[in-house]
This record gives sequence, C-alpha cells and structure tokens, in this order.
Amino acid sequence: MEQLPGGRRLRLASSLGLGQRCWEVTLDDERGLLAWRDPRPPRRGADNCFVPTSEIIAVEETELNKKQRSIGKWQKMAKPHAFTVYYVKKARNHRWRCRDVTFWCADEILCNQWIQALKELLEMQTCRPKQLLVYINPYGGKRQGKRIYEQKVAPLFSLASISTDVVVTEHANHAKDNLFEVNINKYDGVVCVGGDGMFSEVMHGLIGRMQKDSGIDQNNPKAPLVQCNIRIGIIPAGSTDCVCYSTVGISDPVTSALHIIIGDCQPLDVSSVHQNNTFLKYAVSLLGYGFYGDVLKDSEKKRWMGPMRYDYSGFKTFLSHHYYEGTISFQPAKHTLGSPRDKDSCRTGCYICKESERQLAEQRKKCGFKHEDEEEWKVIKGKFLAINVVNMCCACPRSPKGLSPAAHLADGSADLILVRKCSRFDFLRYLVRHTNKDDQFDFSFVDVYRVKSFQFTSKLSEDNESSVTDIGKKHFGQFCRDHPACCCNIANSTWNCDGETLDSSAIEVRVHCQLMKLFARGIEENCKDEAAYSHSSVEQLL
Ligand SMILES: CCCCCCCCCCCCC/C=C/[C@@H](O)[C@H](COP(=O)(O)O)NC(=O)CCCCC
Ligand SMILES: Nc1ncnc2c1ncn2[C@@H]1O[C@H](COP(=O)(O)OP(=O)(O)O)[C@@H](O)[C@H]1O
Ligand SMILES: [Ca+2]
Repeated sequence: MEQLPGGRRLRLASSLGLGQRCWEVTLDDERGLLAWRDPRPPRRGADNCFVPTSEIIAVEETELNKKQRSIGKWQKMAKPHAFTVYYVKKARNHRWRCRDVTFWCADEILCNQWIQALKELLEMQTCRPKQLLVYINPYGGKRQGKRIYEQKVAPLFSLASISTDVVVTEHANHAKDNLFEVNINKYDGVVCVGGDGMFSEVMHGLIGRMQKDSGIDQNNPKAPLVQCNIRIGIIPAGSTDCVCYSTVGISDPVTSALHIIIGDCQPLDVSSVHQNNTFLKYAVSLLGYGFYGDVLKDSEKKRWMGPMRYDYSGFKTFLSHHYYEGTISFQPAKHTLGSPRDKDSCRTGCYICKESERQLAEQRKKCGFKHEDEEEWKVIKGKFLAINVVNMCCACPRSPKGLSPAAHLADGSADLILVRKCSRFDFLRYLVRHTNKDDQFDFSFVDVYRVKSFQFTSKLSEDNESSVTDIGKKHFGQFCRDHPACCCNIANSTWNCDGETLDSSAIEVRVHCQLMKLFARGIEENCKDEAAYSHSSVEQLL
C-alpha cells in the first residue's frame, strides 16, 4: 500500500513495461481507478490513461509471444512476466468496445501481485452477473440473432467468466413459457437476443412468474404488482430495437453485452393493459392505436421482408390515412416534476425519475393505492389518426429522439400522445419531425399529456355497450368542444403493444413505477472527452 502526499492510499504503484517503454501504473482503491502515465515530461498528445475499476472486464496472466519478446527491452530479459487488463472503452454515440492493455515486468512476484489485486477488485463488484439465462430468437430482425450471439457476445461473456444456459427458441412464446418452469433463482439475470417483441416475451415471462410466485392475481387491474429484481439484458437483433436504443443510446450487440458484464442496472416503468378485469399485456415502450397499430398489423404479413416490412407497411398505412373514433380517459401524473414538453431528456442517474419514485412512494404510504382511483380523470372524445402511450422516449435508429423525447424511463408515468384527424400533408409533417430536431408536439392537431393511468374505448365498442368501465361516461361533460364526436363508423384499429398486436377496442392501462430492471444505465450525456479515458489532466488523478 503506497501513501500519497495528500494522505490518499494507493493499493499498488509500480513502474511497469507497456509497449517498449516504462510507465507509472497505479491502482487507486479509494477512487476506483487503474491509471498509467508516461513519466517523461508531458508532451502534446501524451497518452496518459485511466480506467474506472468498475469498467474493467477481466484480467489475465499473459504469455508474451516470440515476436513481442524480440523487440525493445524484452530481449534483455530472461523471462518477462506480463498481464493483460480488458476494459470498456467508450467511443462516440454511446458505443462501447472491449480494449486491452498488456503490462510487463521482470519480477514474477510483482506481476502476480498486480493480477491478484485486480482480481480482488473484480470480485468486489457484486452487481456483476455470474450466471445468465440466454434466450435467442433465431428469426428476429435479419435472422442474425444466433450468429450475433455466438460471434460477438459469447466470447465476451466467457472472457468475463460468466456462465450461461442458452436456449434457442423454437416457436413464439417458447421463452415466456420456459420462464415459468426454470429454477429462476439460479440466475443473476436473463438475456434476450432479438427485438422488442422478443424482449416483451421475456418480460412477460419474468413479471408473470414473479406475480405467480407471490400469489398476485394479474387479472386484477388494481393489484399492486411485485417488483421484479432479476435484471433483463437485451442483445439487439430485431427490427426496431427501440427498448435497447432508448435505454442504452444505441442498438449495438457489443455495447449491450458490456453493460451486462459490468452489471449496470436501470429501473423501468411497465404499463399493464386490462380489459374487463382480464389481464391482456404489459408494455414498456409503445402502446399505439391507429397508425402504429395498423403498420404493425400489416407488417406481420410481410415478415419475410425483414425490418424493411415497416417501411413498406408504414408507407401503405400512411396512404390509407385511417382515423378512429373513441373516448380517452386519463389521470394526469401529478407526482412527477417533468412534462412532455421539457427540453431536457431522461439521462443516466435521472433526477426526475428518482424524485418521482420518491413522491409516488410517499403518496402511497399516506393515502394507499385505493385513493388513486378517486383522483381526477380527464376525458377526451374525438377522431384520431394515432393514439400513442409511451413509457419511454421510444428512440430507435429510424427516430433518434423518439416519439416523446422527454419521456422518462422510471418516473411512474407515461406520455399520452393524441394525433387528431388532420390532412395527409399535416400528418406527414408530423411524422417527418420524428426524424429531425423539430418539435413534433408543436401542431394544433397534436396533444400530449403525462399520465399515470389511461382508458380507451372505441366508438364502435361504445355503441355495442361493451366499454371497459363507465368512468368515461361519467365524465362526458368534460368533452373537448373543439373536437366534437362525429357519427362516422369505421372499423377498429389494433394496438401495437411493444411490437405485438393486441385486438381490443376497450382497454384500461396503468403505469407501474419501476416494476422491472434492465442491464443498462439509461442514455449517458454525450461527452467527447470521455471517449478514450485519455486525459492530459491525469496528473490530478495520480
Ligand atoms: C417520412 C418519414 C416518417 C418516419 C417516421 C418514423 C417514426 C418512427 C417511430 C418509431 C417508433 C418505434 C416505437 C417502437 C416500436 C416497436 O416496439 C415495434 C416492434 O419492434 P421490433 O420487435 O423490434 O420489430 N416496431 C414498430 O412498431 C415499427 C414502427 C415503424 C413505423 C414506421
Ligand atoms: N423461434 C421462433 N419462431 C417464431 N417466432 C418466434 C421465435 N422465437 C420468438 N418468436 C417471436 O417472434 C416475435 C418477433 O421477434 P423479435 O425478436 O422482436 O423480432 P422483430 O424485431 O423482427 O419483430 C416475437 O413476438 C417472439 O415471440
Ligand atoms: Ca416513464
């Protein structure tokens, strides 16, 4: 243990070989940093580096090969000893890569001391998974799931000494059904390789299993659900990969594998969808009626086209320009500080999410769950091209800022976006704004609300007197006068529930704050310097 002038203690500090030169290498327990510094006077572009120990993937003793030994100082040494540190390197656009650095020295004891110290620090990272259950959908996206897992992910898991049980699914719902049977306590996490549909399957399996084991009846829309503490990791290999993109900032299998390895944790809100006291689905990203429901329904017939099916069906649905009539009732989310029109987005360690969770827990402690139903309901009746309820921003490569850029991952609320009947040209303007920086809510025909529960009944369903509850009817006096109902009767749309179709014209939705957790950390603030962890000011850290 080395003592620094400020009283700070270093676990190890040695002069070690790196390439052809000697570097000052330090392991700082207190700050959790491994750093290496060129001891020569600082030059421009000098490569001084540090890696947080929480981002070290593995450490291994290394045999130097003949070529390495024949250059520089090696040749003078009888038997140099070396070790390699594998770590996360952050590149641009939230992309992470695994890099390695090999240090050498003449002293075997010193080399072993370093390996031992680094391994001890890795052992102390208790949030890291040791045993994972992996489900691969071989037919998701471009049908590359198996190859992506085997070539890009499995080698990283094995480097990080993570054991895996891998199931390649043979049919839809294979993963979900399997999760009700396996000895789940054996695992530190579940990984799904596929798209949003596959993620949804795994989530249903895990949440469902948790409620079953705790004796909670999922059919009761008011039941306080039991939080699911087993984290899910998503290796993106689907068509939209919106959940991965919105929680990591990129859909990239290697980046996601590294977030899993270092044991990141991101809580996530989940919405439950019911009809007449019957549980239908859970949703974490988009629950969309009208445009996105119709796109999904049409695209399912074109699965053979791969991800392109959405472009084809998107264009076709846009041309059809169907609108749907119905009644929406919702409870505004008063517990959260945020609003859908905020300029700031949800980022790693989000203050709004933390504060909203705290507020909600406090309210529930004071008044209980039952009180919530009695809170104010707003009712809107009209003709809509799209009704979207989103629990997260829903960013994806097609729309990098998403359907609701300021939505939060874990604030116990969802954003309700209502796109009223408008001209084709206006709807196109609205859609195009998802792909650029302009505000997609700045239109007279678009309204957005932050809600904690929501109900929808289509006009057709109302006419058939099969509405889900009578809350809407009780509040008909509050109908928006600018958009009175018309008597036009057209068919119902379908719900797009995280990429799964749901045929129900009367639903009841409730947001469950932080019901589950992902191996992710939310989108990090983009910082150019953090890209390499290579700082000229590394002096201050040493
Ligand atoms: C003129 C250009 C208009 C472009 C508009 C682009 C708007 C894109 C917003 C996409 C939001 C996506 C929300 C997520 C949905 C997914 O859950 C779902 C299933 O994903 P997966 O299982 O990975 O296939 N994807 C979709 O519903 C695709 C919607 C595409 C709409 C064009
Ligand atoms: N082996 C399989 N055969 C057919 N369908 C499957 C299989 N495994 C999973 N699925 C289903 O495929 C659907 C879509 O999967 P997903 O991975 O989301 O791909 P995509 O993003 O292309 O839609 C999911 O609803 C999932 O239930
Ligand atoms: Ca939310």
